[in-house]
Parts: sequence; structure tokens; C-alpha cells
Amino acid sequence: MRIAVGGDHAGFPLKETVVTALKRMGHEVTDFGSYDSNPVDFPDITRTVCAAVLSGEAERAIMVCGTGVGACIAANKIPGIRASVCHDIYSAHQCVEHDDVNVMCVGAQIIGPVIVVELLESFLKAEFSTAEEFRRRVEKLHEMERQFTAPK
Ligand SMILES: O=C(CO)[C@H](O)[C@H](O)[C@H](O)COP(=O)(O)O
Repeated sequence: MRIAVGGDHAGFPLKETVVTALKRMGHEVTDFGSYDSNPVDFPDITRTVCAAVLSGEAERAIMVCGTGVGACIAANKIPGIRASVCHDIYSAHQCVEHDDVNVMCVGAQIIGPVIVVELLESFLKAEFSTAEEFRRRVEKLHEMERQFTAPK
């Protein structure tokens, strides 16, 4: 799978683990930084990573910040992105199966290099259910994006 990865300064060390693990699993990885621990604002990297998903350059994305929360808020501002913070294995696959999540956000200040690899495996193996109720609910998310997106 083609995966976009990004993170801020707080996420940088764990992002390196994420990139290495994804490549080892055989995924095609685009690393959008940051590339060191110098302070960077999470909305800037999140915007770039999510743009790669929306353009089709990447099928899914992983964002790493301190808690995963800031990146998740930023990603969910972008129509077409469904992001979730996932720090447990059940959420990591259920969020795809039920909610068609395309960006998983994790916190480097919350979890470590062992759990993050299991989260990646769980998230990337999962597929969106064909069940009508889940399709209907995600379609309602699209309707909300259209309703609340300000006209330009
Ligand atoms: O977790 C985050 C946002 O939800 C960020 O990655 C930062 O860790 C957090 O905002 C703290 O910022 P700082 O500049 O590292 O103090």
C-alpha cells in the first residue's frame, strides 16, 4: 500500500520507527517530515500529508505528534479526510471497518515503538465494511462536510 507519513517535532522519534516498520512490511512510504526535532507546527505537516491522500498519491496516512490529538484535529478539518487517534488495537482496525478512516494519528508521548507497529499492522490490514449501515453513516459525514464547508 502507498502510505504517507508525517509528524511534528514531538512525533519525530516515533515517526522514524513508523517509516522503518512500514518499509519492512513492504509498503511504499512517502515521508513528509519533519526530519529532526526542531519545532514545527503540526497543522503544516498534517496539511501536506492529507493532501497526498486526497490526490491519490497515498492510499492512507500516519501522523505522529506528541499526543496524536493536534494532528487529528487538523486532519479532520480537511474534507475527504477521516482521521482518528488510535492507541489500542481494536480502534485501529474498527475505525477503518466502520468509519473508513484514512489517517491514523498516534502520540509519541503516549505510546512506544512496540505498540505502534501493532497499531500499523491492525490499521493497514483493515478494510471498510460493505455493510449498509456503515456506508450510510460515512455518507452522512460527507453530507456534513458539504453542509458546513463555507462557500469560497
Ligand atoms: O501533541 C501535540 C498536539 O496535540 C503536539 O505534538 C505537541 O506535542 C504539543 O502541542 C506540545 O507542543 P510543544 O511545542 O512541544 O511544547
